Amino acid sequence: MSNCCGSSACSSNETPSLAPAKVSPIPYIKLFFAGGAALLAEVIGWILPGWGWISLMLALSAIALCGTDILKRGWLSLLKFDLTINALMSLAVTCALLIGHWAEAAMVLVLFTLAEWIEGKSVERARHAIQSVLSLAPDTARILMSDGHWQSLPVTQVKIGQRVQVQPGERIGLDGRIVKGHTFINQAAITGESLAVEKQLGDSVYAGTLNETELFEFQVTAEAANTTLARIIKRVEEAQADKAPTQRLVDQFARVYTPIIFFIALATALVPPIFFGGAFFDWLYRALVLLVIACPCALVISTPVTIVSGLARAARLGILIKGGSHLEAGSRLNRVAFDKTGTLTQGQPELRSFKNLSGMSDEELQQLASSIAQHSSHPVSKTLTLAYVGERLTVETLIAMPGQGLQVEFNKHRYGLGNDRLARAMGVPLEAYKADVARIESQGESCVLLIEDARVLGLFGVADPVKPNSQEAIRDLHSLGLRTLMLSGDNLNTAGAIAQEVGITDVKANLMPEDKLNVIKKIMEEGQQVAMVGDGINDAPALAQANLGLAMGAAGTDTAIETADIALMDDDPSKIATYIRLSRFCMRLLKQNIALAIGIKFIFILLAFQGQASMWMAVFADMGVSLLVVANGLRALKFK
Ligand SMILES: Nc1ncnc2c1ncn2[C@@H]1O[C@H](COP(=O)(O)OP(=O)(O)OP(=O)(O)O)[C@@H](O)[C@H]1O
Ligand SMILES: [Zn+2]
Repeated sequence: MSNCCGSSACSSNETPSLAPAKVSPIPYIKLFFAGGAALLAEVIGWILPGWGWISLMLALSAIALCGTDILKRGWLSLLKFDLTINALMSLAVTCALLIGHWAEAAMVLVLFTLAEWIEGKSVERARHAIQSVLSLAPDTARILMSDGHWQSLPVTQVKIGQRVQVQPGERIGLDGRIVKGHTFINQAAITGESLAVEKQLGDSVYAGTLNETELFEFQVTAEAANTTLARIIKRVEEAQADKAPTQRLVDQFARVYTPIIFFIALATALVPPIFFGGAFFDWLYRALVLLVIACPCALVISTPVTIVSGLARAARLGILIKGGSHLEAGSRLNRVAFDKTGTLTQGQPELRSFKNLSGMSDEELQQLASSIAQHSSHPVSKTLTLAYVGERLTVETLIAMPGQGLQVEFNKHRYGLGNDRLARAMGVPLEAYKADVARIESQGESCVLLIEDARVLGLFGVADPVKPNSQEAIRDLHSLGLRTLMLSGDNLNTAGAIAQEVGITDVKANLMPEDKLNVIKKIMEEGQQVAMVGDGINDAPALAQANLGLAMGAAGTDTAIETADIALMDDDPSKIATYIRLSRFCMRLLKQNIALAIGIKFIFILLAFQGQASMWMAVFADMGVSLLVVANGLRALKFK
């Protein structure tokens, strides 16, 4: 048993581990007969008072059927004075037997066992919600063999570089890049977005996604154990180990709660009879009821079920949360800072204008820019690389200057490709180009300078269109009561124009990566809870510094998955508001659960104290509350 009141959970008063652990099927038949025997024992006790021995026999057989395990474990713990739930239960049941409450003792054990099984099953269900994501990827794939025919092979045997064929309507078994054909793919398994995406030659496809329209072939880029889908599952499973602050609080509470109840029960049994002439058996019974109520399982089980359900739901929505604490963090945020390029904009700038200030031909100039740019993965560089289609030059000793651009040395010259800060760093007098730069920027374009030694060879105007969902994303965040701001390495003109387009009023531009970090730091020093949203390019320090780091493009880059607390599997910024609503929803469930668990227990403790609660009622209350909080926690799986 791995559930709450079983050995692994309440014995240490720790949150049950939700890592793989097998819960065997519920032994219905045993429980049914044991329950029947216990009930019959009670009935006989009522209507045939003289036949007490039959009652006793029935009760004992019920206990033998389902309670020996708990009694054994309980007494072993008691002897070590380890106040586990099993220990308290065993003590209560044994004492009840000794003072003649046979039927009740049996019933307590039967119900307790049943509750344990049901709880175990529920936790398993939440865990299963995560595992079921992985089962989306098929076990086999059709592979091109060396003799030219196609053969179905288990995906685990497929190597990187092999060629796979996918039929329309078929799920894709591995990650790869399309080498033949063109199709529409439903990527809901990875991104949560079920609108089919068009895929062409060279585009990436992911294991677990669904090929909707055409036959195509792809080349494998990751082995089965290392696909994007497999990495998501691994992350979410690891995330369970990281506890949300509320969860830790609950664990601490449970740790002191059980011993306290134990001593209250002890005092209840002893103090009134010894000092106030109370009836011993009467007070002993009340003490036993208290012991049964002492079970903190509802409280202990309620948090992990909610958190795991929330993590699983988020994964299904394409939001990869790397820990329970990051699920909780969203509910406390009041600021969200955005990087611009690749986050609010598409990250694929267009080359809009070009000015040749050198003596070379336009062709030569573009070739030079492309040859330098090809070594960087910065969106601006990518665009300039692709803007030239011919043969590129070989450049050596390249230095990347984050937030500025690139510097290279070759042919005995020093070249630079980047913004005005780079030009200044290279000692280029900018006075002569001021008008040109200003003209480009006034069109909402970022100006990239191609520099040779101390002069400018050319100016490139690039502009990056806004993502279709950016405006909606900002509006949603505002309606949730959060304040937004933009932190950009770009010039104020361009950054301001984009900010205005998406609805952000607070813009900080011309920032170096460490400036972004400092802005975040300052906001945090003001006592704000701030999230940084970025793509990992030139904003990694800020992502790491913020209360919460959210990365874009998780489906593409590993660095984003590594640095951030949360990764959005598609690059859709409107998922941020979804995440915050999910976080708030889960926290609301958690608070309801804690209030329910503690509130109902508290009422029963008072009733028991006044002698108005029976052991039956106590066990029913314990089981009832447990089921209630578990059902409530599982609602996170249904979040929309
Ligand atoms: N590798 C590069 N190649 C060409 N230009 C670059 C490169 N890196 C930086 N730059 C120039 O420096 C500017 C600032 O870069 P940085 O990456 O800090 O911000 P950004 O990409 O413009 O916007 P944001 O910070 O909002 O994402 C860019 O606009 C670009 O002009
Ligand atoms: Zn319990």
